[in-house]
Amino acid sequence: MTSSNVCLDARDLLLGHKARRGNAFSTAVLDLNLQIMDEEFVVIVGPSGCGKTTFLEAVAGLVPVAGGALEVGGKAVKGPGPERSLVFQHASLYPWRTVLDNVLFGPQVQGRLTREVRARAEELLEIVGLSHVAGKYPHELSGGMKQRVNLARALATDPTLLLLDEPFGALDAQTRENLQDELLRIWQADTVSAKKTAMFVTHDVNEAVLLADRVLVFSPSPARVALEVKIDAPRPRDAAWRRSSEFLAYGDQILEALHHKPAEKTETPAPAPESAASEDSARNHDNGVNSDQAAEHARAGRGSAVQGTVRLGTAQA
Ligand SMILES: Nc1ncnc2c1ncn2[C@@H]1O[C@H](COP(=O)(O)OP(=O)(O)OP(=O)(O)O)[C@@H](O)[C@H]1O
Repeated sequence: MTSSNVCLDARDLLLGHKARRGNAFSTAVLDLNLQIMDEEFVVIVGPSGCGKTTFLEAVAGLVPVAGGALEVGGKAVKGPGPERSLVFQHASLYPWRTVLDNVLFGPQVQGRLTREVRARAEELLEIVGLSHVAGKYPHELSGGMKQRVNLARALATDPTLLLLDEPFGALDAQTRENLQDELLRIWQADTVSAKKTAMFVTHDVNEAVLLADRVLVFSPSPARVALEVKIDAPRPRDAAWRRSSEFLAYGDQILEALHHKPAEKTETPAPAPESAASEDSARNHDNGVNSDQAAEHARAGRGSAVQGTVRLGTAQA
């Protein structure tokens, strides 16, 4: 059951990337209109390059709003903030920090390293099944374990909105399924904080149907909502449901909507950012919990307009 407050509101949203030189602006998201309610689990699917990550990064405050409006909790997004946490496909943990210290990094840079925060970090490690490796270093962990730490770290700052960009895309099927279950457990009954709103990007239609209250199918670039599918199934969604004809029918509906031809990309002069985070403010932002995530994001190979780095390819499911 979701509450009726709007968590995220995008109205006629325009997002894109400025060329490193010159004034060219390449549109990634155009006239996007969508709302996400508090405590809702929304999954976004769409063709490669349609603008899903750009949208998530804008919500995280890492890509400036070039037009329209983008609000979280009724406030315009102007940069990273502690109420939003972003989890990337590749966990990029600090190799010189232990697992527990990685989880504590966000609160530490925020200057909130209290006894309660430490207790919460330890509890989060327990929730993701990693208490026994709290003192180990990232190189001693498997890929799935690293991504669990990543998830715990994103939750350590107690965000209200959890942004997940193909977080399980690089994992094997079994680990992926385990983490899907864990994520749902955390989202449904997080014992250490209130229920969260989640926005999850994936290329895996089955994953989308399994996790979502609502699946948004984005059109080819520039992204808009081409189809919205409400997944009307009770939780927890057990193995039997995953094999049901209803589950398969949802998947077919989404796949059908995905079979669109890509539209041509537009290149226009850069519009003046409206209420958006300026590049400098986002780059220099050091109060928000997730400024460290921005740096890690760049390290992990995913550049944003804010970071001004070149984007590397991402593995597709
Ligand atoms: N830092 C950047 N600079 C310039 N253009 C970029 C940058 N990042 C992304 N783009 C472009 O913006 C468009 C949308 O990319 P985005 O990564 O948001 O798509 P996506 O839907 O997440 O793709 P995928 O599913 O392949 O991860 C693409 O045309 C991409 O080439």
